[in-house]
Amino acid sequence: MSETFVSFGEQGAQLTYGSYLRLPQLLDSQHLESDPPAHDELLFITIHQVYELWFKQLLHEVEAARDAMAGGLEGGRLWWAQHLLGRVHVIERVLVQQVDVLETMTPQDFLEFRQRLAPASGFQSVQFRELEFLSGAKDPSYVRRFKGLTEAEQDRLAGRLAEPTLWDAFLDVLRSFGLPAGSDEEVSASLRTAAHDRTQYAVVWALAEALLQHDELAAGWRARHVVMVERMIGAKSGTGGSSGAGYLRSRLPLQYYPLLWELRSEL
Ligand code: HEM
Ligand SMILES: N[C@@H](CC(=O)c1ccccc1NC=O)C(=O)O
Repeated sequence: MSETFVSFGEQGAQLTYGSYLRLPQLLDSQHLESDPPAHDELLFITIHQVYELWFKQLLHEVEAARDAMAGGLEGGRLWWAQHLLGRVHVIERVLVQQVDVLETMTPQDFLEFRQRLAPASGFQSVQFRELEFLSGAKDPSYVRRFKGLTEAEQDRLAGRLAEPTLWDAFLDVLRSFGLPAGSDEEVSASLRTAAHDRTQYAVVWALAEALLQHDELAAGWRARHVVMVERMIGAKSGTGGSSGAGYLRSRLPLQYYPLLWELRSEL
């Protein structure tokens, strides 16, 4: 009889599955506010923690895609930016689909622990706002409206407001192809040039489409989130102090790359 369970991966190293993945810390990070414990609060915490892990991964990928684009054609890494943005899209689809899991919670079950959550809310997700800023939608008023930020979180947001966005890096790509990108009019004309000569500007067009896809998927998340919110709390105001669904609906028209959307009317 041959040995079916061979010992491997233990060559002198101390590393284990649990220690590598820091499972003791990770699995000890779900602390319910409700007392007695509401059954669905664990799901609520888990979902949010999973979102924050994906947000961290998205920031990592979007930053790298931005830096690769900032090198322009000469940098030789535009293919990599395209590759990473493809990954960003797949993760963003997962983020939208994940709402389905949370919607297995009924409003009654949410209300069992909802009052314990105020004044906390998703509005205070620093990584979510970092992603908006890094993508191109910089709005400093959000930093002022944040309550209870640590100094480190304030610094992170200030850094995102100061650094180049994905859109800035895309403009570097246009320039590296000899396409003017000063004013909005110049950018629009350059986009039309690229759109009408996809042989010469194949990678420019592919990156423009990848940015548009990123924008569309972010809009898809906002739309999915507000419908879930209406299902859970109707027209009630939010624990974060906003009007709730009304506020969230006001954010639906946000576009990261309005010039890419306008281009559609001009083609
Ligand atoms: C029962 C489920 C949920 C409800 C009822 C809900 C409700 C709300 C409400 C009412 C707001 C507006 C701020 C306020 O006044 O509270 C908000 C904002 C927000 N929520 Fe949720 N939410 C839910 C789940 C989630 C999940 C799973 C995430 C994932 C991270 C999330 C992320 C956010 C973000 C990022 C904002 C700020 C949006 C913006 O400013 O554009 N929410 N949510
Ligand atoms: N703002 C939600 C509560 C909520 O969903 C929430 C609360 C604390 C931490 C994250 C949350 N998620 C999204 O807003 C509400 O008003 O019911």
